[in-house]
Amino acid sequence: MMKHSEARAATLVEALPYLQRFADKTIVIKYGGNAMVEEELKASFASDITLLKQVGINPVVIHGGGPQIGKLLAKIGKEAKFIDGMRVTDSETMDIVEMVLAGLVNKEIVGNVNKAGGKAIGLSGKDGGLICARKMQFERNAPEMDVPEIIDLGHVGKVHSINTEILNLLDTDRFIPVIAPVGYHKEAGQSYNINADLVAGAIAQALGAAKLVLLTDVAGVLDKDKELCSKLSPAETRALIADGTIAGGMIPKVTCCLDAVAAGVKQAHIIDGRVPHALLLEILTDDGVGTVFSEE
Ligand SMILES: Nc1ncnc2c1ncn2[C@@H]1O[C@H](COP(=O)(O)OP(=O)(O)O)[C@@H](O)[C@H]1O
Ligand SMILES: CC(=O)N[C@@H](CCC(=O)OP(=O)(O)O)C(=O)O
Repeated sequence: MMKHSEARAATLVEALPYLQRFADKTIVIKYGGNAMVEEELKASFASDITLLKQVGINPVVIHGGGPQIGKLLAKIGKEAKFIDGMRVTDSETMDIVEMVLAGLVNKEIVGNVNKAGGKAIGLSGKDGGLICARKMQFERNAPEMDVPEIIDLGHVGKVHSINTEILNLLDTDRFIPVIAPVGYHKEAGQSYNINADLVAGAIAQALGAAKLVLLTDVAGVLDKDKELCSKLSPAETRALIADGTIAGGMIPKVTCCLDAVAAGVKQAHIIDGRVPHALLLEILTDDGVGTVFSEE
């Protein structure tokens, strides 16, 4: 039997090929609002990010905050409404979204990473012109309908372009960007609420990231029998969406993984953010957790 000390050393040695593979590479990490609940998990996420940066990998964090927005909306007596995982966002809701995402949630994560010894910088899509957004024309393909239904979601945006200048600058000085998914249309002077998964996918593509990891509150993509799909091709994924197995907030997640892989991001994963140090297990060990998306 392997001694405890030998097993610990083996874990470190196991990390070596991964450290070599990802040295100087960018890994884009989406930290879902549902995965940021327990204090212990928040601290474990912050130390994972700090460790990755320390060993020469370049983590870029995009966070959500759906449940946290929901709490503030409930406090002011406003009902939250979602269509296929997208929040219907009127002007008042947009103000709350920006307050919660670019304020409370962003600064909490920045604080946690800095406490762990990292150098985090909080940004919204407005800072440094990072996320240029346009209003989303949302089409819903309900199974019972022949033609897609066009739905007005209010101030919900899509990514028009990503300006990576600020991210490259921060990396030069070993800062860790922590990004809130609020986009801006400069000419129209309008902020947009963008689903954080879609922002993560767009940033991964713009940076030519080696990996995209989405942390959420389930084991990964589950099939009809609630079993984990450890690997999915584009065709398998589309079939699961079409038959309703993949629904709600899981739709933008799988869509952005498929888009990222098609655009050249080598690996895209959806993993369980409720597992302590899920990120390190995924990136630096043989124990891949969750669902990985293949090109074909
Ligand atoms: N096939 C599926 N497999 C796993 N989760 C699914 C599936 N279809 C829908 N979901 C839902 O998607 C949720 C994750 O999306 P969401 O709540 O938006 O998370 P996050 O806050 O991490 O972005 C899961 O908690 C689950 O309820
Ligand atoms: C358009 C849209 O739905 N935006 C999301 C943005 C936050 C988010 O994506 O948060 P999670 O990752 O925690 O779900 C929202 O308003 O909830």
